[in-house]
Amino acid sequence: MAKSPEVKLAVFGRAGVGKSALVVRFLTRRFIWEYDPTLGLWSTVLLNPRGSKVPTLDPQESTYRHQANIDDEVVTMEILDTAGQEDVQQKEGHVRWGDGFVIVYDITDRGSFEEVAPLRSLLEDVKRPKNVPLVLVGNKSDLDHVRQVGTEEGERLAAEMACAFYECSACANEGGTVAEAFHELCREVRRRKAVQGKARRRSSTTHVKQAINKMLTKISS
Ligand SMILES: Nc1nc2c(ncn2[C@@H]2O[C@H](COP(=O)(O)OP(=O)(O)OP(=O)(O)O)[C@@H](O)[C@H]2O)c(=O)[nH]1
Repeated sequence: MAKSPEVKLAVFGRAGVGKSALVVRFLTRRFIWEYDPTLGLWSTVLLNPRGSKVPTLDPQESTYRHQANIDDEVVTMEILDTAGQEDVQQKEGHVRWGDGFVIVYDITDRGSFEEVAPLRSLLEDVKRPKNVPLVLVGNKSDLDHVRQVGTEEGERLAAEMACAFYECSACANEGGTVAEAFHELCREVRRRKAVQGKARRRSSTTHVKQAINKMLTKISS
């Protein structure tokens, strides 16, 4: 099986939307509180051999290293679970760090949905080239009775942002949707890297051709 380079994924969204719960669900297949909360997130991940924690400087944020088999390829991911209340400078640093982004909102919190578009703008402002790989996740779908954001609204916003959309629950995780969202983001990052690699190769071939043409013109004149 081919081994691929590391993919860096950052999870963004308003405080309380369930970013940590989604990351823990993805890494451990368990809900964040299915373990002794006094032991904390660290222990959940450390107790599980599929996810290991890389310490970060800010105690509010966490980075995890994880390997998964995606489309018959071993992909190593570094996942940054950002703190929901970062300032702009911290956010920009995380945007520069990441290759791909999960933007999360809570379907029971319209305010969190309204924060998605500004987050997307930040990605587009900071990242070069634009068209940043990202997925949109509407979390807490188990709380349908207190829903404030319709599924079609999420779908529409994702279409505007040209990205995949998942409505899911870190709590229930029906159909493995949480893992599917992370895996799709990895695929998207790899697709974009492949396209950029080709474009770079094409442009260097063009430069070589131009140099040869210049030389030939000089020689023949
Ligand atoms: N019902 C339900 N509750 C959830 C779900 N995901 C997270 N929660 C709860 O929502 C609260 C916030 O979850 P966190 O994972 O800490 O949210 P966060 O986005 O990481 O929050 P910050 O670290 O403050 O930015 C916790 O009480 C979770 O138990 C979900 O899918 N369904």
